[in-house]
Amino acid sequence: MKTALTIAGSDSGGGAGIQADLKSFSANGVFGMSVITAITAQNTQEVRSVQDIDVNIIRDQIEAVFDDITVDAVKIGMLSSADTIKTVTQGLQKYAPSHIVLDPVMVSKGGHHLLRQEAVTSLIDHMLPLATIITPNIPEAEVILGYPISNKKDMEKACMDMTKLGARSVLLKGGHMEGEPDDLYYDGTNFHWISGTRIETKNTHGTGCTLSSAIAANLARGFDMLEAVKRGKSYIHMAIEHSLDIGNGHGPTNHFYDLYRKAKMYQEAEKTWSN
Ligand SMILES: Nc1ncnc2c1ncn2[C@@H]1O[C@H](COP(=O)(O)OP(=O)(O)OP(=O)(O)O)[C@@H](O)[C@H]1O
Ligand SMILES: Cc1ncc(CO)c(N)n1
Repeated sequence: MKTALTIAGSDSGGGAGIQADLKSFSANGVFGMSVITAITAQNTQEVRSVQDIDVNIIRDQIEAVFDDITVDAVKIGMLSSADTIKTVTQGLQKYAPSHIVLDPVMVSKGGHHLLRQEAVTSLIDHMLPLATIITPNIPEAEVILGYPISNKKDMEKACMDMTKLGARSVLLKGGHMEGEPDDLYYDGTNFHWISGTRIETKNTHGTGCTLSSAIAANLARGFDMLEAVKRGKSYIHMAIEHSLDIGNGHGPTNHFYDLYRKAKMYQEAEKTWSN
């Protein structure tokens, strides 16, 4: 079985971070592993507190996994601090995994900073050049580039500028724009609009984590980047369409619906075989 590793923060509420990543890995058919960078006391409504994990333990987790297990793809989420970024960067340089999906997590839906503002430069200087793909939402891309992104033309320029900063490819998510949630994938040469249809729901906690992990899982399985992005997009659409009314705030995406749907299809197919 192919494997994927998430290097990210823990969300006690289970909807985002490491918890979403591992669920998305399983549903997308790979064996998931984790390096925890920070622990958040979080639910569907708010982030109450954060404790960064000691960088020695972060380094040890990375080494423990890579020294023993083949890692087919890595997904990176919450990195918290410049020290954490340095440690993770050193680990990735040492083991050089083939696929690194960088979700540049900065602020939670409730406005809590998950990356210290002074660490943004470290993320740009040290982490971006290692990314096979970076998957920012519009506000994150605006912070990285330092200018506003208001329309599709701006999105194209932003993608090109992020590759100039070193990312090999970019998926700029349009979920925060008005209208349909169309994402723009730029492979360094060509643009591909990955169109979406907006689902009216408040349950969008962990959508970015779910999508980036689905992309990492599909890269681990051997699909090329465009196919992995398309599969990721159809997975996140389904996971939002069937999102769960758990908690009183933004409920989580649904990682079980796809498995349930496949099981049902299998049962139907089995009936036709036995007839
Ligand atoms: N209401 C929606 N209906 C359909 N698709 C959506 C909706 N909201 C976001 N998406 C899609 O979900 C994916 C995740 O995008 P989004 O912009 O929400 O990530 P994010 O802001 O990084 O999430 P997070 O809050 O987890 O950090 C993108 O493909 C986006 O287009
Ligand atoms: C731990 C964690 N990672 C990422 C996000 C972004 O959704 C979050 N809310 N919490």
